[in-house]
Amino acid sequence: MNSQQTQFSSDEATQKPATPFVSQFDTQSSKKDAKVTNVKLSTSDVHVYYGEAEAIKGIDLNIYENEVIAFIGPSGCGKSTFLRTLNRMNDTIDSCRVSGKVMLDNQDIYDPNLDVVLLRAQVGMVFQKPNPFPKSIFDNVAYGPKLHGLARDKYDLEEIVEGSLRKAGLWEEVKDRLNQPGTGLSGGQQQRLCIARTIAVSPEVILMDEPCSALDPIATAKVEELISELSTQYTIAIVTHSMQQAARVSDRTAYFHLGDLIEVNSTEKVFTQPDHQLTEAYITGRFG
Ligand SMILES: Nc1ncnc2c1ncn2[C@@H]1O[C@H](COP(=O)(O)OP(=O)(O)OP(=O)(O)O)[C@@H](O)[C@H]1O
Repeated sequence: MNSQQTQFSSDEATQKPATPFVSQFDTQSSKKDAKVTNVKLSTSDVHVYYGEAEAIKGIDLNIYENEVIAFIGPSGCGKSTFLRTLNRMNDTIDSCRVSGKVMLDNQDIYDPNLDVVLLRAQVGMVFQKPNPFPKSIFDNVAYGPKLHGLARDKYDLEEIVEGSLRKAGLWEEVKDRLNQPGTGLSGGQQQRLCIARTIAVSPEVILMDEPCSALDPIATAKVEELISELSTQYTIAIVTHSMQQAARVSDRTAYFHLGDLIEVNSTEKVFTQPDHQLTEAYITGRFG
């Protein structure tokens, strides 16, 4: 952390009394204490640059198997940029350069010999805006398994599609119209279709970049419920602007500020007794 941030936080800290986040809504909604299991993804000294500008300033973070970790922080602090380092989505941006190490289990994901298409199946991504392919509901989900040769035959493919739609909580709503376009579904259904598409290639990790920001409260509740169900099987990292959402769905929360990772702790601790005054200023609404 640089001196400018310290200055900012101490100035801010004197301006208003803290409103404990805990009083704003029920902390019982905080999902559970952090599960400490195997490390699934690990970043060491990760820096990200867009041209000359440093957006991520050396982040070390372990993400554990089957946890849901939420990334929160003010706009522009680097949450999405950091999330995208976890499956090399930043490779698609010409001006972007990543240094440091990101390990998925024992595999260095920035190894030049690594198959990036396979990596993005292992570490899938769900975006802010639902982005189904202009194909049928069935083909949206079948696309990845076909590409990766995951189905032995037509029946196997049908099973994968049905299983993925069931896991995404969408099967009952679409089973009678699998041949209709995915783009014809409601926004919430489209997002669950995109989650089904991600699940269909058997990922180990699912990255979610503000997956509910384009959804209404009912569709949001469905996706949040889904995240909790999926966390029994997958490791999930989610960027969210909603602290309530982070509290509802995540085991741990990481607070970012100006490209630094300021604090990562159990979600309950971050929202009730944060270690750092910058985190406290954010969760009590003094800035962000
Ligand atoms: N494609 C890009 N080219 C240049 N700069 C970028 C690009 N994407 C992000 N940035 C810059 O990197 C910094 C971090 O942006 P990022 O989108 O990761 O933050 P964020 O915390 O996810 O923000 P938000 O909450 O607003 O989505 C910002 O200064 C942003 O302007």
